[in-house]
Amino acid sequence: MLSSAWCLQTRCLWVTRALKAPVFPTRPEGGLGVAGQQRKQPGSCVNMSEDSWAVSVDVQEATAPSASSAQFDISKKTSRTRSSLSTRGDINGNIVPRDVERGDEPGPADQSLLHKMIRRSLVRNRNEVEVLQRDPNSPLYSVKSFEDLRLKPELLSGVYNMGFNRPSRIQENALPMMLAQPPLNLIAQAQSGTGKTAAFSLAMLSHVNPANKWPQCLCISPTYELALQIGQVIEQMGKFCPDVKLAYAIRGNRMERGTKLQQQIVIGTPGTVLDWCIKYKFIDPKKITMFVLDEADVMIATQGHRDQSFRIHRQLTKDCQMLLFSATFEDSVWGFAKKVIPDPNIIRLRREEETLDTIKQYYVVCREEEDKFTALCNLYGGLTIAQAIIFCRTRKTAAWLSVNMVKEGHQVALLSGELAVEQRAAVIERYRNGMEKVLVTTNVCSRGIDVEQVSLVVNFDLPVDIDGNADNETYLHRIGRTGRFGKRGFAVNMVDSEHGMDILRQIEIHFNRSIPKLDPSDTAAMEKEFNR
Ligand SMILES: Nc1ncnc2c1ncn2[C@@H]1O[C@H](COP(=O)(O)OP(=O)(O)OP(=O)(O)O)[C@@H](O)[C@H]1O
Repeated sequence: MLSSAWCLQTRCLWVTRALKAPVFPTRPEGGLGVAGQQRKQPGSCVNMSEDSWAVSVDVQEATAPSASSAQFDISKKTSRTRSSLSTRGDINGNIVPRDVERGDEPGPADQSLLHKMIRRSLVRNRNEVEVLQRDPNSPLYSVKSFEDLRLKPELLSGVYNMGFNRPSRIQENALPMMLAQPPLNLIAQAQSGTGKTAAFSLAMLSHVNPANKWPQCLCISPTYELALQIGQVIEQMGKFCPDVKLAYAIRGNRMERGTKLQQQIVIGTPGTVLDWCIKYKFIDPKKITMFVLDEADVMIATQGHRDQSFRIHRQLTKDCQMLLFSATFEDSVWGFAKKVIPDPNIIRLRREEETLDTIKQYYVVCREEEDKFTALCNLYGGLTIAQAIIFCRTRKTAAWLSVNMVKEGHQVALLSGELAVEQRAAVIERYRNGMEKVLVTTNVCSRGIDVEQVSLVVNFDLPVDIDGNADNETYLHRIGRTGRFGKRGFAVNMVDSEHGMDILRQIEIHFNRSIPKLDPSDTAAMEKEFNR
């Protein structure tokens, strides 16, 4: 597939993202200025549950920051992050910020992007797919091969060229629905990595009529980077479809006024897509026949995006096929999804629960950080550890610990939240390739990293929530980094206070497992314990 010249530009922009200030299209005062738009009076409230939600959106949006100012907020955040950087380099040669005391909770969009960047293959999931059809009498189609979908040969070549032999679990059911005639609306939920992006990319490529030189499929994604990731999948899959073209409606992609887009597929972020549909009229929303809303959970967690999505949706015709995807399905996502997708068919693939079955857990008692460090060295002295991940609460502790471990002769990678997502992906990749044996990190990677050789996870600091209680979910995700792929793993928790002991007890109760004490200075006992 021939992609637009913009593709090349965007790649450049992406690489230099952290260095360049983004370019924002300017917008006149007062938002988008849709005729008849109501203004909300200060203090009045908006009831989004009413049927007139579209009006409510207008009202709410009139008081909310405009799309451009919402984007501008992102730029402010970027520049704040940049201005908080000191010039000191960490052991990876990266810049360490002054704001090192903070814990690291990555934003959902960053987390999602990181997962996409570091993922190597489909996430295995043995759960059954649940299908809820709008018309329970219609037969339930599921396909076992891509041939069953009767795709155009050039598209089938694209799919096989990507190394896909057969549809993933979610694709088996979702693809026949997405390709059905007459079109069906779909809400699909499955954890990250189960093949949703590939599924709707295939649906869009199959849906368009290449002879029609106007946008027919519109896909919105929460961030610029995520939109580019989707674009890459479409470009790869559509490699043998030379007449299908793709445009990116993302910030900085400026077009001449009066331009009418000729590309059949448009991917973009909600603010720019809105501008392109309403303000600049580059896209005729009435001619869009497939609308894809990706990462709905991230979308609604991003300020302004939910309402922008509603506004885009309101421009589309009733016949437009609506598809919505989400990795999670809390009530808020569900409420949003039902408003965007009328009479949906629903497909869900529940996340496979992480298990502690293959992991031996211990705790060691230490008085202070120096003590914890000594205990860690003893662990290393007494055990053969393939690769380890050490979790710290703050960036400062993580940086301090990595420096000290390097002094002890370990090969250490440091991963914390001040790194740009691309840098984080690079650190993880090096570690995964065995170039470093120890990964010291904060919460930035408690979930999603699959490294086969991780035999030890250390909670240098136990995970706590904002109230100081045990954060059981994070504990599970952290120690779930070891004991994967059917191998045995070890988790060691460092307890440095009575409060720490209390947290450990809370974890034991929550998971209904006792965590025995370990004496890291007793090498013989430790070896015996680990080899049991
Ligand atoms: N049928 C398939 N066979 C083999 N690999 C596949 C198949 N479908 C997708 N993949 C691969 O699996 C990985 C995850 O797919 P994809 O990105 O589509 O998942 P996702 O559910 O959209 O994840 P996310 O929510 O993070 O975007 C990708 O590397 C993709 O190339």
